[in-house]
Amino acid sequence: MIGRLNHVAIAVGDLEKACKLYRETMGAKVSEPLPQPAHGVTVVFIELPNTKVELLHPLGENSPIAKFLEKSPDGGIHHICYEVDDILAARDRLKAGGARVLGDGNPKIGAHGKPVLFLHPKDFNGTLVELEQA
Ligand SMILES: CC[C@@H](C(=O)O)C(=O)SCCNC(=O)CCNC(=O)[C@H](O)C(C)(C)COP(=O)(O)OP(=O)(O)OC[C@H]1O[C@@H](n2cnc3c(N)ncnc32)[C@H](O)[C@@H]1OP(=O)(O)O
Ligand SMILES: [Co+2]
Repeated sequence: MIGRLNHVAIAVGDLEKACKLYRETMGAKVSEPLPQPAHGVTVVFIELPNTKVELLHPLGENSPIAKFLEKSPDGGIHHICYEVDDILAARDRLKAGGARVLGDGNPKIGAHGKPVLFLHPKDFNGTLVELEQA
């Protein structure tokens, strides 16, 4: 069921500084910041040859990454995203296996224009998992 690694997301407190680090020091291709109000984050994409890194910065008052950054002000790996061929079938299979799907359980359109869902980190070895429809 689980497919390609779509991205690894890193929450950052200082987006400009993190972009500069990846663009100038690491020599990566770094996008412009893209506000995602439906997700409470601003996202920057870093294109790698085999996958992507997403830099996340809180947007608005109820950002889902606010508490994470309070606990880790220097930032840190926030989630990993796997592609699945059929997100509703994947959701139902994971739920049947006891995993908790976050939010209202229905996919939202993510930063890449495709449906996404999140799974509780306590059910995946302490790692927040995002699923994206391939
Ligand atoms: C840009 C759009 C999209 C894309 O297309 O790529 C995105 O990536 S959007 C990214 C941001 N959106 C989300 O993260 C949505 C899903 N997240 C949530 O619903 C919540 O953040 C959460 C995972 C339920 C956490 O809620 P929160 O209120 O922040 O914290 P809690 O206190 O309830 O946490 C409970 C427990 O879990 C631990 N935790 C929290 N976040 C993480 C994490 N990212 N990785 C690992 N563990 C995490 C937290 O430390 C608590 O543990 P204990 O202290 O042991 O209880
Ligand atoms: Co993501």
